[in-house]
Amino acid sequence: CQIGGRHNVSLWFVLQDDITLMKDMKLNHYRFSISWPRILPSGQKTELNERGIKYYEDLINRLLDNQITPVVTLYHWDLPQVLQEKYGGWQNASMVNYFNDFADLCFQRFGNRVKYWITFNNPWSIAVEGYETGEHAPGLKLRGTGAYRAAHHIIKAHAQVWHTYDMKWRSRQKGLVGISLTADWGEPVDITNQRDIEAAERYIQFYLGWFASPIFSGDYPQVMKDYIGRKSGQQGLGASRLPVFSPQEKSYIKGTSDFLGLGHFTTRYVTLKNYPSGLGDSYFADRDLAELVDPRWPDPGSEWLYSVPWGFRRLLNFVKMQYGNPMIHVTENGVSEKMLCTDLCDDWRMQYFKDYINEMLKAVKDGVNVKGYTAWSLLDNFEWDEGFSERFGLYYVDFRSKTKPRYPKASVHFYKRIISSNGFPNQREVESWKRKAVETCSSSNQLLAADPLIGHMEMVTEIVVPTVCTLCILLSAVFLMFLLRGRL
Ligand SMILES: CCCCCCCCCCCCC/C=C/[C@@H](O)[C@@H](N)CO[C@@H]1O[C@H](CO)[C@@H](O)[C@H](O)[C@H]1O
Repeated sequence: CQIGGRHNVSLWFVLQDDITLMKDMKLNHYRFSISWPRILPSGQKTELNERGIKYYEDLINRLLDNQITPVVTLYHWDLPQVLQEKYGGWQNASMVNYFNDFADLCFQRFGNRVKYWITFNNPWSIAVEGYETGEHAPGLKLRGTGAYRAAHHIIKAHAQVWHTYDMKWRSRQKGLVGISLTADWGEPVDITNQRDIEAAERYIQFYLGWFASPIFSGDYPQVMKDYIGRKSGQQGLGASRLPVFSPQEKSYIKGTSDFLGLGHFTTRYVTLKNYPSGLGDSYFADRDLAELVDPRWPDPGSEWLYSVPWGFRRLLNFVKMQYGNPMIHVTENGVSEKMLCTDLCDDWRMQYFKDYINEMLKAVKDGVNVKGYTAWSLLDNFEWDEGFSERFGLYYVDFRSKTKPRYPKASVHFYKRIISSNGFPNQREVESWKRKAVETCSSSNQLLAADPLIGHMEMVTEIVVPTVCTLCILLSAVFLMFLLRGRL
C-alpha cells in the first residue's frame, strides 16, 4: 500500500495513526515511495532538503518499531520540475545519472534500515501515459517515439542504480533491489487461431516484455524489434523508432533485478488488427492488435479495470516461464469504486481480493516463485487519471475534512482475516468472514453519514470566518480614510 511520496497530510499524529491501522491489520510490510523533489528540490545532489530526509527517517523508524518492513520505491512518477524544464525529463539521457545520484543518496541515508528497494513503479505508465498519450505528467504527445525513448532511459537508469547498490552498498546493507512492472494479461480471443495467439503474445511483450526482457534476458523482445523496425522502414525512416542497446549495454542491463515487483489489475481479450503505416505512428498502432473485454466481467470502478481473476494466474505463469522463475513480489493489486459510491460495505472489493489472491495461490502451487503480496491500496489516495474521484483504498478517506479521517471499509476486516489465516481455510469460513465484515461496516457507514456536518462546520471556520474578517478590515480601512479626509 502506498502513500509515501504523495503523503498529503504530514502531521505526525496522522502518521502514527496510519501505522496503528497497519499494525491492527497485521500487515508485515508497507510499500511507499520517496519523493525525489522532496529530498532534492533541484533534482541534483547540490541542494539537500534535510527536513524531507527527516520525514522519511521518522516513517521508516516508526515502521520498524512496529515490526513492519519498509518496501521503498524510488520513483513513483514525481520528477523534479527543473529536470523536466531544463532537459525534457526522461527524453534525455542525462536523467540516468541524476536518478542514480538520488538513489545513491537514499541508499546512503536510509539503506541501513531499508532492505527492499524498487527503482521504478510501473515504467509503462511513465513512458506511454507521460510521453505518448500525454495523459500523465509531463503531458507530452510524442507519438511513436516519446515512449520508446523514455523507456530506454528508464531501463538504463534502473540498471545503473542496481549496479551502484551492488558495488557500493550491498555487502554492508545486504538488501535487494528490484523494479516494479505493471501488466495486464492478454488472452487470445480465439485460442485455436494462431493470429490471435500471436496478437496476445505481442500484447504482453509490448507491455511487460518491453521492460522485463532487457532486464532478465538482455534485450528488447524480438517481436518489438521486428514490428517497430518494419513499420519504421515503411514510414521511410532510416532507423527503427525503437532505440537499440549496444552489446555492452545489453550485458550491463541483463540480470539487474534481485526480484520482480509485479503490479496487476486486469485482463484483455486480444485479436489481430492491422494498422497500416502512414496513418500516424504510435505505440498502440505498432502492436497491430485490438483489445476487447467481455461485457459480463465486473467493472465496479475505473473504466479500464475489469475483474478477471484467472488472468492473474496466467500472467504469473508467463513470468515464470519467460524469465526463469524469478522471485516475485506482487506490488499492486486491487480495485476501485466510483466516487458516488460512498458505501463502506464494499462487497465487490472483498470478492476481487478473494478471487485474485486465490488465483495467486494457485500460481504458487504451479511453482511460481511469489514471495509477497501488497494490496493497492491501504488508503484512498490520488488516482493519476481521475484524481480523488476513484477510490482504491481499504480505508475510506474523507478528503473534505482537514484531518482526513479514515473509515474502515468491509474489505479491511476481510483482508485482515486473509492475513491472519495466510490464505483461505475453507469456503464456509470465508463466507462467514464476509458476513461479519458487512456487519461491522454498517456501523462505520453511520459514522461517515454524520460527516457532511463536520465538513460543513470546517467550511464555516476555514472559509466563511476569514472572508468576513477580511471584509470587515477592508471596510474599516475605507471608513477610516473617509474620516481622515474629512478632518484635513
Ligand atoms: C491506435 C489505437 C489507439 C488506442 C489508444 C488507446 C489508449 C489507451 C490508453 C491506455 C490507458 C490504460 C490505463 C491503465 C493504466 C493502469 O495500468 C495503471 N493505472 C496502473 O497503474 C497503477 O494504477 C493505480 C491505480 O490507478 C495507481 O494508483 C498506481 O500508482 C499505478 O501504479
